[in-house]
Amino acid sequence: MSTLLEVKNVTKRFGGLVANDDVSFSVGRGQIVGLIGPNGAGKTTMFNCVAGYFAPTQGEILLDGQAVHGLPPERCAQVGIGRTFQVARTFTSMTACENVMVGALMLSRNTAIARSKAMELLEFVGLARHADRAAGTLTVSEQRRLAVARALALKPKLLLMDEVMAGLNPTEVREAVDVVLKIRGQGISCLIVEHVLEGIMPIADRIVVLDYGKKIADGTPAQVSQDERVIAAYLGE
Ligand SMILES: Nc1ncnc2c1ncn2[C@@H]1O[C@H](COP(=O)(O)OP(=O)(O)OP(=O)(O)O)[C@@H](O)[C@H]1O
Repeated sequence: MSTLLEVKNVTKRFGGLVANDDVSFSVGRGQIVGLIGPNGAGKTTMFNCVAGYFAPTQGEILLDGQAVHGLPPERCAQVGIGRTFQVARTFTSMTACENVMVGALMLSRNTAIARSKAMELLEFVGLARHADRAAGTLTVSEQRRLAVARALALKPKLLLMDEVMAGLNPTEVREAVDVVLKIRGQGISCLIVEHVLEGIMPIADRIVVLDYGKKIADGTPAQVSQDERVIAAYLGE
């Protein structure tokens, strides 16, 4: 399996605070990798570095062997890094379909093509029947899936998903898990920040654990869940 994303010795400082401390890990093509760790561990900061919202203070980030660190978010999106946000940034008064069209229009200026692509993606995430509803009237779970559809409209090679399962009931977590598996089924790699461990552990190929900015474990879900440092980090939370 070839490497798609490579994070090499990334450090991100905010003044004196080291949010990511010499972190290295990789995401293989078609892999689901979970990025977990207690609150404040540096997960969102790492996402922001990979997606171009922050330039790392030190270190390198490569996609398909090409350096992407320091590129602005729109360039990262163009080279194949898609993302969803922790707080879904839905355009609430626009319909679900129009929200996804916003993504699709970045690739095609033709509204008919963008609409048909948006409908295809709404079907993919199980929201086709809500296409004409104002996005703000959808449930939290549906809005998260809408955000995923919007990110997919940009045809990412790698999709970064920030807490798509938080606050969902068990049925909704299963629906979110199914969408992640379908995304991988399309050959798209997924890097997922998640506190809902029962959602991510069964489907991740690998889990990377951060604590106080440092990587403390990296392995299969079975390996990391038995790792003493991981257990201590979570018990200490
Ligand atoms: N823009 C910023 N400016 C200053 N400090 C920041 C900034 N963003 C994050 N931090 C700090 O960096 C550290 C890591 O935060 P980050 O949000 O990456 O953690 P996290 O693992 O995503 O946490 P959570 O699970 O609570 O979302 C925290 O101490 C946080 O206060």
